[in-house]
Order: sequence, then structure tokens, then C-alpha cells
Amino acid sequence: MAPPDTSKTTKLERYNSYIRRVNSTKLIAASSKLLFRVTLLVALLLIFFFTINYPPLSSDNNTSHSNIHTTTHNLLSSAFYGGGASWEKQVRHSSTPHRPNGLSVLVTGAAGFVGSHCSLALKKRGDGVLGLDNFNSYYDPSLKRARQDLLSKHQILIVEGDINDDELLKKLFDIVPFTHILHLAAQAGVRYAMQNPLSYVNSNVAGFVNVLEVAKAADPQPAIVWASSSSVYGLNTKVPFSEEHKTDQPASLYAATKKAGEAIAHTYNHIYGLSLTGLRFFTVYGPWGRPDMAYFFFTKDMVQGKPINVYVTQDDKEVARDFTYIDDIVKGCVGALDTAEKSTGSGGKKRGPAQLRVYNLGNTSPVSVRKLVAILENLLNVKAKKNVVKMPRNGDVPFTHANVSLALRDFGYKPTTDLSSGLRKFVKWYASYYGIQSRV
Ligand SMILES: O=C(O)[C@H]1O[C@H](OP(=O)(O)OP(=O)(O)OC[C@H]2O[C@@H](n3ccc(=O)[nH]c3=O)[C@H](O)[C@@H]2O)[C@H](O)[C@@H](O)[C@@H]1O
Repeated sequence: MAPPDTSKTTKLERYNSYIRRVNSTKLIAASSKLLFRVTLLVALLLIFFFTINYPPLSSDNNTSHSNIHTTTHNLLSSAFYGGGASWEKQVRHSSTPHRPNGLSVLVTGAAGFVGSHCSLALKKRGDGVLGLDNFNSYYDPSLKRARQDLLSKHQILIVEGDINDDELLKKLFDIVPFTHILHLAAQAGVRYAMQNPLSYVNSNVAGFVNVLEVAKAADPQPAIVWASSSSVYGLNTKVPFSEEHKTDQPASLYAATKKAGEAIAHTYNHIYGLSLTGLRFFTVYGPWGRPDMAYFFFTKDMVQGKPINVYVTQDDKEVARDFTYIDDIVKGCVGALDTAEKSTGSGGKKRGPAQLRVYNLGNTSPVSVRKLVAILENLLNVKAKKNVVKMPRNGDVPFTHANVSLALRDFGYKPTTDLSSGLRKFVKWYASYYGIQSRV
């Protein structure tokens, strides 16, 4: 019997094999859609979990997405950093001094203005330096990333994390017996305190206490040099400001949190034997500076032909600051580190009295804001569009003026850069960094 002619498959068989093909395609599509939905759901649950259980570590971000970003970033980075052997090797390498009796310094806020300059200066003379910074969005984080790139070229690692992350801080102290902490991480800025008050409490009070808690428990305990502020002089009228003057009239929440820091430093010195030195910076300026400060945004606005507000006091007097060039501030910070005595305690137990100091670091020659603008007009070769306005009641003070005789006596602090020379260096940097023409 001839075999059935299979060349002519019946219509039904052809239809069935078509349906089978369609169904398998549909099945693949359905399962990949399901897989995508499950993955998306897990990702959202993870973000939701981290956000609910780990509220933003630094509440100074302006938008919620950056809160989540920062929180997740900090968590992932500290979780990742918390374990990696290669990461620990990098931490040790960065922190190890390369000169006899070199320091091993944890610099908090190392991606910041003063922090990055100090880190470079310490590393260049052979000290070990490890940075810590949360790269928050108080001002343009890309400037902080650019500073980070500069530091990494000098073998300085900046760990991405927050001073409120005690697990991370303890981990760093487990890996490195830091001799010093240069604590510069803070919520800076006088006027922003009225927009985001809790950011100042979170960073300048809670953050500082957290750093001190980890330091007092360390063995050996490090010596600590930290950033206070000329703003603690507040509404004082006796000039020049001196460290023995009373400082109980802070004019801004920022100043109050720095004043609180000085009281907290006294407590941790008294109870745990921590060696603590507070530095009252006076309006620091220079290359790689902070875009939220007047000299910086005046420059930007003048270059862009935008108006600037020049403050005068309520009775129309000049507003002035003891503007201090960054290189002079760095010398002050390094001098304070080099003369800091060891902490006397270990593992949280005090073994004797410890050093407690506070110093003014200023330029000792205040200059009016109007003069600052005139210098910038000359350097930028532009005429500023000035609105002369009464200083808003936003925590600003009419003047600052530093007496630096204590810092001169104890570590040879002597400011050498006047405002014109310092602003010339700033404008030169500004032009090169932002790619604009400049005649300086
Ligand atoms: O000395 C300090 O400890 C402080 O110095 C600066 O605070 P401030 O002196 O107010 O610096 P700017 O915000 O750059 O203001 C400089 C001057 O310009 C004035 N100004 C500011 C803004 C503006 O639009 N117009 C204006 O005339 C201010 O009143 C002030 O007299 C820093 O921002 C603080 O973080 C630091 O702690």
C-alpha cells in the first residue's frame, strides 16, 4: 500500500502548526513582561525600603529624588565599601604617611573647598590622607566631583559617605589608626539656614557628635581639628574679634550650631580626654571655592551681565568682611594639626586632662563688599549692575574683623594674601574652570 502522500499537509495541520507558533510567541512575550514587572516591583520595593528605613542621611538636599539618590548612594557605597578587600587596601594606601612621623588624617568634607585644599597640602608633604564626603547637592556636586578628580591624581581617596553614618566611620577606624581628624564637613552658609534649618542641626550638631562618638571610642583616640566659624561672634561690636570675647549673640542658626559645636567640643574633651581645636574661619575665598558665597556668585553674575545685590546696613553703612585667602587658611589648619597634642583617652575612657583650643583664622584687615565688587570689576573688566540694598534680616552681620595673635603665638599663623591678590588668583581659576575669557 502506497505510503500516504504527506507532501500535501491538510489545511487543518497547517493551521494547527501556525497556532502553535503564535502561542509560543505569546508565551515568550507574556513571560518576559512578567519578568520585567517582577524586576520593577523588586527595585521599587528596595528603594521604598531604603527610603523608609534609612531616612535621608543629610537632609540638606533640595529635592526628594536627590534624597533617595544620596541615601541609596551612601548605603550602597558604604555597604559595598564595608566589605571589599580591595577597597580596604585603597583606604590603607591613601591613609598611610610617606614621611617619618607623618600624620594619618581623616578629612571629613574632603570634596569641599577648604577640605580639598587641606587634603592636597597634607598629602604633598607626605602625610596620609583619607577623605570622607557625602557629595550632597547644597551646591553643584559636579564641582565636588572635579575636586575629587584632582585629589585622586594625588593618590587621595575620598570615601563617599555621611558623617552621620557611624557604621562607616567605625569601619574606617577599624582599618586605619588615624592620628588626626580634620573635621570640615558641615552645612555651611549663613542665609540658607532660613530655608533648611534642620540641615544645620543634622550636619553641624548631630554629625559632629557622631564623629566625636566614634573618635572617643577609637584606640588610639585621634586628635581633632574642626571648623568653627567667625559667625559665632554674631552681633558683637568690639573689634577686632578676639577668642576671649563672649560669643553668646549668634545672629543665625548657622552661627548657633557652630557655637553649639564649641560647647560640644568642651564636653567631649572634659569627659573622654579628646584633644580638640576649633578654628574660626573668616569668610574664606579662593580657587575651587564655594558657588554659594558672594565673591563667587558676584563673579558669575557680573560675567553674565546680571545684577548683583550689594548689602548695606539698616543705617546705610558699608558691610564688610575680613576676607581670608584659602592658602592662608590651609597654613592655619596644618599649623593647628601639627601643634595638636594627643588625646589622653582610649576606648572611651579618659586618662588625663586633654588639650582644648579655639583660634581665629582671619586676614586682620576687613574690606567692604563695595570694595570687593570694585576689585572684581577691574579684574573682570566689566561694570557691575549693582543694586544697593539694605542687608536682609537673614542672619547676616554687618562686619567681621579677626585678631589672630593667639594663632600667631601658638603655630606661627601669619596671613600674607590681600584681597586684590587673592581675587586675582580666584578669577584666573574661575576663567579657566568655566572656560571664559579673562585678562588676568
Ligand atoms: O566667616 C565665616 O565663618 C563665614 O563666611 C561666609 O559667610 P559670609 O561672610 O556671610 O560670606 P558671603 O555669604 O560670601 O557674604 C560676604 C559678604 O557679602 C555680603 N553679601 C552677600 C550676598 C549678597 O547678595 N550681597 C552681599 O552684599 C554679605 O552680607 C557679606 O558681608 C561663609 O558663607 C560661611 O560658611 C562662613 O562660616
